[in-house]
Amino acid sequence: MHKLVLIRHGQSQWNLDNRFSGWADVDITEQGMTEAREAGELLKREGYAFDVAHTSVLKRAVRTLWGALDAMEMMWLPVHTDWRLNERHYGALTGLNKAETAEKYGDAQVKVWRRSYDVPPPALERSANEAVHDPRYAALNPGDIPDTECLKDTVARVLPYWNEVLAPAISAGQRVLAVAHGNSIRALVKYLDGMSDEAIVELNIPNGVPLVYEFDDQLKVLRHYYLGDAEAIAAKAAAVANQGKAK
Ligand SMILES: O=C(O)[C@@H](CO)OP(=O)(O)O
Repeated sequence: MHKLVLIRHGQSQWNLDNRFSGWADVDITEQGMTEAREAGELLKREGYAFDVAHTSVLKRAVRTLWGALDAMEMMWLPVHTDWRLNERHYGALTGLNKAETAEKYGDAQVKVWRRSYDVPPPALERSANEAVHDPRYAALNPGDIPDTECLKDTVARVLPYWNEVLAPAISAGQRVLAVAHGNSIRALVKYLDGMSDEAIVELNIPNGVPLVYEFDDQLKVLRHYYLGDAEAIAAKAAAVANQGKAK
């Protein structure tokens, strides 16, 4: 039996401020670091160990990984960072307050932008897209740098990372930890669980909670579950869902 542990980064400053983050490189808060460390402590207590870690090129995920690894006494672990694990690009919504956006456009429209499978938020003008000049994306073909992304677009770049990097490592017996983002994790979960385009709309990933996948030798999902208090985790996920509602 093989396992993969996924963690969404701890609370970021823009999670706290209720702003759309996407590819903006926002740091985590003190609470976010506490969540990161608690995730690591929980994994350690439950007897988890890892051979390799993967994360995005955004500091809220990288720092969460550091906090979790520190708590596990595993800061020596090999770490791979890759843009394909980044949060979904939020286009022209990046930086806007989610509740204010819902007041302006309605809760239903904001839910479509946040959670629909194939409706992207309005795109950024290319000239306003800072990622184009960001050295961390220099190796990408400019056409691969998004100006906005729906979840389907996110799946289209997360899935190759699964197929080419994560799945072969897991099949080879490596114990993999991946720290990513609400929507890059939704993209992977949609694929792994074979969720419909309709069902994925209701899935919200809580910050800083280890999500364990168990696979058979063919990497068929046997089961998946969060570690920790189920009620507290459900409350955290519900709070994420409610971030997109007008006050
Ligand atoms: O702002 C974002 O980038 C994401 C995750 O924080 O938000 P949402 O939950 O609205 O998709």
